[in-house]
Amino acid sequence: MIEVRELTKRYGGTTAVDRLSFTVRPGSVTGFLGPNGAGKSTTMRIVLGLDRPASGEALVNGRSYTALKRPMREVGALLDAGAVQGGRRAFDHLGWLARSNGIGTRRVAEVLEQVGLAGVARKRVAGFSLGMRQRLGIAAALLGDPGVLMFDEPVNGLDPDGVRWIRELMRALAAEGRTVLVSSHLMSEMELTADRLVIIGRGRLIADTSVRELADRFRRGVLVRSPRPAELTAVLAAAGGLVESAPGGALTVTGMDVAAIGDTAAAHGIPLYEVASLSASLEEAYMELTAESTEFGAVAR
Ligand SMILES: Nc1ncnc2c1ncn2[C@@H]1O[C@H](COP(=O)(O)OP(=O)(O)OP(=O)(O)O)[C@@H](O)[C@H]1O
Repeated sequence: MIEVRELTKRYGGTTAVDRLSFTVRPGSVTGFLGPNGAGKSTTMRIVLGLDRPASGEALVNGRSYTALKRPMREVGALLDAGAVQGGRRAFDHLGWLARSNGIGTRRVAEVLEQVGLAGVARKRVAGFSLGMRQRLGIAAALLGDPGVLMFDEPVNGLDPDGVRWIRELMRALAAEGRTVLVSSHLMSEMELTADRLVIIGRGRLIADTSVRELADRFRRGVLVRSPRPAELTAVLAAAGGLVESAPGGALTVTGMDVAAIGDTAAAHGIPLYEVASLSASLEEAYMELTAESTEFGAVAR
């Protein structure tokens, strides 16, 4: 579990993280979303003890990172895949990490296998593609078999196969009961990967929600098509729905769900040709929620 409580971090005059609180629970993938500069990386760095907050705290399994006895066995992270020294061989890089954390070298072969790099274990990292470096960074995160995992923009620059591989890995790690926090500035990516979303803008919490709740919150009513629109309008209005006419002779209904509309129409013997829930795309919901917090958004005149 990751708990962020009233976290604040300033860089000179910039407040990168502003009294931010949220909890990331085990068993699901939590997307950490926000426009560029929202404070995602800063928050993750603080969780990992790489930066100190001005106030507030970030806890992993109830403790601050610096108080963890065997940190790599509690939390693993991929922050910057480019950070590995190019001259090192993949196996040696992980072997060194394992040894300095009291982890047996047998585990190195296991994680290399898990991320699909077993065949290049003895090759120098300098010759690795971005996708291979990303996999190596993930292998390092998995080395201590930690229950908590954090990935900062893990799909950046990857090809579709790499993206799908990372997505499936995250979901598998969560299904094993681990806590998985993955940052992105793209809702389209999170929509396919995450169950829960923590959305921030300008260092502040905007939403802490499940993907489903967010979709429900931005539901735009139900589109209904019937050969007897006037009668249908009357019975739906009597049942508490707000009915408006839509292009092409259809109706949009708010205040009633699809089942209630279907039942009401059936009870009055009115045929329905179409009943469709209208929801804003999650992308639209995200744009709406973060419109005021994008760093370099277009200024409306
Ligand atoms: N070391 C630093 N020194 C000065 N300012 C910093 C530093 N690190 C981050 N910032 C500032 O803090 C704010 C939050 O940055 P952060 O990198 O945490 O955002 P982010 O959500 O991860 O963005 P991105 O998606 O662009 O990586 C930004 O305004 C950034 O310019």
